[in-house]
Amino acid sequence: MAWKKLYVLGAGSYGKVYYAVKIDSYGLCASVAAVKCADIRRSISLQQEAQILTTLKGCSYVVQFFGADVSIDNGNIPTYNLFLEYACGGSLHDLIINSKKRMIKMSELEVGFYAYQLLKGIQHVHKTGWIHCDIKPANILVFDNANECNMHKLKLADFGLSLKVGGGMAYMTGTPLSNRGTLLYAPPESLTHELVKEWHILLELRRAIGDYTSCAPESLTCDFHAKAYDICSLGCTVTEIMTGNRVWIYRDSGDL
Ligand SMILES: Nc1ncnc2c1ncn2[C@@H]1O[C@H](COP(=O)(O)OP(=O)(O)OP(=O)(O)O)[C@@H](O)[C@H]1O
Repeated sequence: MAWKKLYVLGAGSYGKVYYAVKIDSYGLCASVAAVKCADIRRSISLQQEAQILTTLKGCSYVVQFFGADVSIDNGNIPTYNLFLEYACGGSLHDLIINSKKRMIKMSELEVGFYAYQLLKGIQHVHKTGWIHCDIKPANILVFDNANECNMHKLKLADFGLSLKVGGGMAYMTGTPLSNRGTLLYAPPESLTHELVKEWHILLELRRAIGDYTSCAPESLTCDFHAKAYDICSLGCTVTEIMTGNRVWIYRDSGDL
């Protein structure tokens, strides 16, 4: 049974995302998926994402990965396809925008339920040895199993910018504006590296009270910073769920 791409769900910097179905020998739809597609020559980031998703399998707070293949699409173009479970509720960004349009404020219970699911997902990603590096509402998928309180199931998605824990974050080099993810959800220190000094003090304190005494301070600093990166983005995301507004407002460099 082959996958059949039916229509475009959206687009990313690498290519397009399609809604796809698998039709069985009786002509019935056997499964559905979202397929991220890229010209094979520009598919490195998708191939890396596939490798990361393979290691993250089995967590119900991370989008499930069905596999990858190469097909010949539109006039003989070799295309890399990455198959994911389909999120019929779209992204958390859509959910926030729709709630705002209908002037529905999410209850504390709802916000807490969403924050819990995101934390469980992040915990799994960190335990598996990765830092997501681009947590934001547009990269969180919404599933349709709204419960009796009208709350949805959320899953982390889009691991195209993820890094290995301890691999060292770009901003640890001390270069301003060297962060990886979306600026509006990035920790301020990834832009200015000013706060790095204060994190060092915190780490020194933890070392002094006996934590991590056998680790080299540098390795500890990298690890601590890297995981903190996702937690800061989570804070911005949860605040946006609560208020309907982004924590930071974008102004182009001319205004700054
Ligand atoms: N598993 C999925 N189920 C349903 N829709 C999806 C799924 N994955 C992605 N989409 C939709 O496809 C669109 C593009 O998704 P994707 O995450 O690849 O792009 P992006 O994050 O906007 O781009 P980039 O990765 O280049 O920053 C989004 O609007 C998203 O809602």
